[in-house]
Amino acid sequence: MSDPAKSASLADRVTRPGLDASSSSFTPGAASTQSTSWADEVASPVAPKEDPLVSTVGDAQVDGQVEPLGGSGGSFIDDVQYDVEVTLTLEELQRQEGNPLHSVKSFEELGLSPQVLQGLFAMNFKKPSKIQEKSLPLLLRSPPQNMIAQSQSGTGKTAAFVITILSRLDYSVNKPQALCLAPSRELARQIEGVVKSIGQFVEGLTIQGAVPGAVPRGERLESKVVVGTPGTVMDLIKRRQFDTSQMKILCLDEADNMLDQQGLGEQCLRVKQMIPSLSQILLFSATFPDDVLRYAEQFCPNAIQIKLQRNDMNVAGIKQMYMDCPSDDGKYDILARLYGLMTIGSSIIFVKKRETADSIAARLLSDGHNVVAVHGAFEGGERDAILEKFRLGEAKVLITTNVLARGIDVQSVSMVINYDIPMKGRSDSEADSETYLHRIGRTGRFGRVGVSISFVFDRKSYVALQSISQHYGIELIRLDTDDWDQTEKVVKSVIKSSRAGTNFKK
Ligand SMILES: Nc1ncnc2c1ncn2[C@@H]1O[C@H](COP(=O)(O)OP(=O)(O)OP(=O)(O)O)[C@@H](O)[C@H]1O
Repeated sequence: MSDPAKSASLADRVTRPGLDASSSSFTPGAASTQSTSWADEVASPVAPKEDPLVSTVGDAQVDGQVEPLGGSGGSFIDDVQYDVEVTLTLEELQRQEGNPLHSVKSFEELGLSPQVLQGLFAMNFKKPSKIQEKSLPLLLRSPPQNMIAQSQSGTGKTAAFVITILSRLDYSVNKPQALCLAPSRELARQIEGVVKSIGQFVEGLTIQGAVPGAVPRGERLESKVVVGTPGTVMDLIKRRQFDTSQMKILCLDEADNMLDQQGLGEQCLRVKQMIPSLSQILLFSATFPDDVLRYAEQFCPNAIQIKLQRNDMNVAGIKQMYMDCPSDDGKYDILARLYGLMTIGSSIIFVKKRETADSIAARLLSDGHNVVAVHGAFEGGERDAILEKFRLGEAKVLITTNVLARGIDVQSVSMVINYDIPMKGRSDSEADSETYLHRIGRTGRFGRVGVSISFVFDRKSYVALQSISQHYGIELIRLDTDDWDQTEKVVKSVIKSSRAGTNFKK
């Protein structure tokens, strides 16, 4: 147990006479003379929600104080002890009702072609996840219907839309019939890979990527499936390199992000307008904030909707923690200490600015860590090569910006660090809850366990994290920067379990 005198949390530090929740004048480290914390003033106690998955990564025994953070269920927990016993297999997880991976049906019962089934089994997919089981019968129905589908990160949305695409192609027609759009080149490339894997036994399947630099000028796209980023696809259609006359199906992955961003949203709309023959539009994401959903409903009219409640968006296999750092600059020392302390497997560090990514990468490298950085300033081919190095485990730490916050699937990632809390709005005035969920979702994929650690250092970052935890009803565990023994124990216990069993055997 940590020494309470040494480990005054930021919640305590912001509780000083004269400082209310709306005050902007916070001085880190200033002495506190008031015993109730700012958190106490705004909160009413909320019992942690029971979740069957939580117990799969060990029972968090709270023998200290719980700091409740408001009425919607989010809370910070101090002084946690972990007894990790990981026993559940994927099979067992999939049997648990209420689990996002639960299904009662088999892939065979979903009416898929023998070639697609063969592809799924070759990938070692034994049973569908909930989103796959729920969406596929509706997606494959005749006549085709539009769909807006939401499911937690890492639950297999990609396979759901890829199977639909493969099931709808006319293999005698050698022209593009399906287009899948993603917000980053890396995600588009990854989806292209999933189409190739699931479709590996499908005769006549052709697929092409349409990301910057992939299609030489003048070359026509002949492949049946095209996966790309909106700007490049728009240019290819305009330049008549992309014949859309036989197109049937358009899918937007990370749809809320695509439709929300000004530039991307317009490009997606233009692309859709340039393809008049569409019979099915699919929008998939782990998040659909209400305002974007309204726009999505216009983009994808009369769609069947599969939606999650806010409190169900959280992935229970991800243990979410935070560290209270002494200052913005002081975050680096905490980071270096974390990495010095333990071998973590693969991990991703998210920062706000490209410069921060570069400078942290340089410092960690010079401290002897095996890291790479990637962000929008890198040229396309270089980005592909760096991510590949990380996927292969040749680099263990990836430092990046929000450009890779969504969709990227690297199963060995056992830890995500929010070096900067994600914020939105021009002046960073509001916490970006959706981006938080996508970032931490780079770990804990398809029933695996992982850790996320968010760094806070001042009132603004603390309040932002607090609002995220309330938004989704998340319990955040505080790691004490003055008690590294305990911190090491807690983080290691979860990470060890993610390595030992990846909590299931495939
Ligand atoms: N039925 C299945 N059985 C076993 N593994 C699966 C199954 N479906 C998908 N997976 C695996 O689960 C992982 C996550 O899948 P995917 O990337 O599609 O998640 P997602 O829901 O799109 O997540 P995100 O919201 O982060 O984009 C992938 O490694 C994929 O191969």
